[in-house]
Amino acid sequence: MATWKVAPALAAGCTAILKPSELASVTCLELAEICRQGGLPSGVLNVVTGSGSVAGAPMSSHRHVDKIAFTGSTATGIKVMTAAAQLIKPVSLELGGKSPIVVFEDADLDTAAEWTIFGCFFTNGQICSATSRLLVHESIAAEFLEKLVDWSKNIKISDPMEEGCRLGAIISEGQYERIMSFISTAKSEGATILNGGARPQHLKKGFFIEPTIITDVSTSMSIWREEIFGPVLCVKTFTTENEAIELANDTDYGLGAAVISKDLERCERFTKAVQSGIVWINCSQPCFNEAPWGGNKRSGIGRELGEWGLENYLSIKQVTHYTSEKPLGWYSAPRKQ
Ligand SMILES: NC(=O)c1ccc[n+]([C@@H]2O[C@H](COP(=O)([O-])OP(=O)(O)OC[C@H]3O[C@@H](n4cnc5c(N)ncnc54)[C@H](O)[C@@H]3O)[C@@H](O)[C@H]2O)c1
Ligand SMILES: NCCCC=O
Repeated sequence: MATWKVAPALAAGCTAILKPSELASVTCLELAEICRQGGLPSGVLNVVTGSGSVAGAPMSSHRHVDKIAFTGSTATGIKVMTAAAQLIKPVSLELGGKSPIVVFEDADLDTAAEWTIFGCFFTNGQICSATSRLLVHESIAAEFLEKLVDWSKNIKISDPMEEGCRLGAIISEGQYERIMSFISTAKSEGATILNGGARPQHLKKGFFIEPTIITDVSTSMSIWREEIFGPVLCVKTFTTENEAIELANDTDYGLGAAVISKDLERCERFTKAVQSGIVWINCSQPCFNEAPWGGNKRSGIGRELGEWGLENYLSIKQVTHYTSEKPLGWYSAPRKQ
């Protein structure tokens, strides 16, 4: 995520201060070291580590920081934007999501199952665009959910250094507890834990959570409405295309959306109707440096990557150069003495 900001900022001729997450600072320090070894003059890229309130907040409110490009939760994005607004400082915000995947009745179920599983679990759900809501046509729901459970049970959960690992630990104890509390609230609200929902039995230590699939979900439940940022997929069925679109848009977020169907006209109708900045057709999550990335609604403001990412760091300047010999002639010239 840091390179999405640092590369265009430097290419646009800016100097930059990078404030990494306090939970994942080392890769950003390494990035700065690589830039130094590559000959970037000192002072052009600066890394300031620390907590959000101490190292992050002053950047939003500092007079000499001209622009903020922020990636993080919507709650923090609101704080950043509020502080920046006091100085009319431009912000681009890459915030949270609650992205749907819609599986229509004509889909190949194994292909759809793999993309759904990948969309939700490939980074443990710890990705802004995670496929965290599954909408499946009711005529295939039973068979599809059975397949999803089979695919989920086949995921190797282990130390990521182990060969074949496909699911590691959650980033922190706080986030582990938060995810578990979402799962237990869903249970108490009447949802069914179809798969997972607990620590894997073979892992006694570490913040590991099984790939979790939750059914019997209603649209008022927090598991449906809130970003969990963990390996948790919640499921609803639909009967018509319009209902699928309505449910897909039933969120304050608008980052990604995926549709799985052999009917490409239907996919196109969905693409136009869904209120998200990114749409995947017959896949979920592929991301290209050339293609614009960003969300609508509470998922953020602006786009990163490609030429759109560069524009975040450019300011258009209008220059008028008067080249005629003729005077302006709007006022009568005073008489010469
Ligand atoms: N839209 C995207 O492209 C995208 C990409 C990755 C992650 N995300 C979102 O990021 C969130 C997960 O990341 P997180 O847990 O690190 O988010 P977070 O909001 O907790 O923290 C993000 C960063 O903000 C800093 N911060 C905290 N308070 C601050 C303040 N008052 N002023 C300035 N900075 C402050 C933190 O130190 C951290 O570096 C999820 O919501 C996820 O969806 C979005
Ligand atoms: N693959 C890009 C994901 C960016 C957000 O977390």
